[in-house]
Amino acid sequence: MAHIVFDLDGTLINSAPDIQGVANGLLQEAGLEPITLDQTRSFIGNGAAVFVERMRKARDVPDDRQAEMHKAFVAWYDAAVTRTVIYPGVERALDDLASAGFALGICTNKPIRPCRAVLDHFGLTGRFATIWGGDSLPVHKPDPAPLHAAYEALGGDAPRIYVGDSEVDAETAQRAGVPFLLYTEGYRKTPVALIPHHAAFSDFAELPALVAGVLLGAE
Ligand SMILES: O=C(O)COP(=O)(O)O
Ligand SMILES: [Mg+2]
Repeated sequence: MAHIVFDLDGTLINSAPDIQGVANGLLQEAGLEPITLDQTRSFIGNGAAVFVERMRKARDVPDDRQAEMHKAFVAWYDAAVTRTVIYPGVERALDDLASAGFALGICTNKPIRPCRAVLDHFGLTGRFATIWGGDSLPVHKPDPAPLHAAYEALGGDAPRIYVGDSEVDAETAQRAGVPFLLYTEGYRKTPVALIPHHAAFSDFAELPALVAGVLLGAE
């Protein structure tokens, strides 16, 4: 049976409204204008430090505020679960894959504490045998190390699949040498055709068949 690892933000959950809330709380404290939801979506994907950097640049906040703003951002981030939603069909797809015997994991650039907080909030934690956040290792995606670590934690010598929504995820999968399934409704900035992927999907109901397709191709 294969090991399937998922990205989190923009793949299983639409967390941008909560992340926007954290960002705008910080900006408000600093007396600055808020950022839009579109800006928020475009800043997600490379981890919290890069998010804060992009947010600062959008509001001309000098570089010497990075450490302090990053710290405050991460401190507020744990509680940012109230406006987040699970994408339609995710739970059903996870159930189907689990009952078909697949081992499931998470590899996200979201820091591990808010990652676990939001999975707990939705009662999803138990569905994943291993969970890797953006600060679980000294490096994060697109470095393939956390993705490799996730598969190793799932154990055994099984086919591997990564499911994500972004350019960063595609690069991570490519560097890890694993087939990539692209969820098209998340936070990508590039047309689907320009993101390397094995297959793309816009509805989680399609996922079990796509997984089966990857495995047939791998035989
Ligand atoms: O950039 C982040 O913080 C999280 O993004 P990811 O879950 O899509 O990796
Ligand atoms: Mg993502």
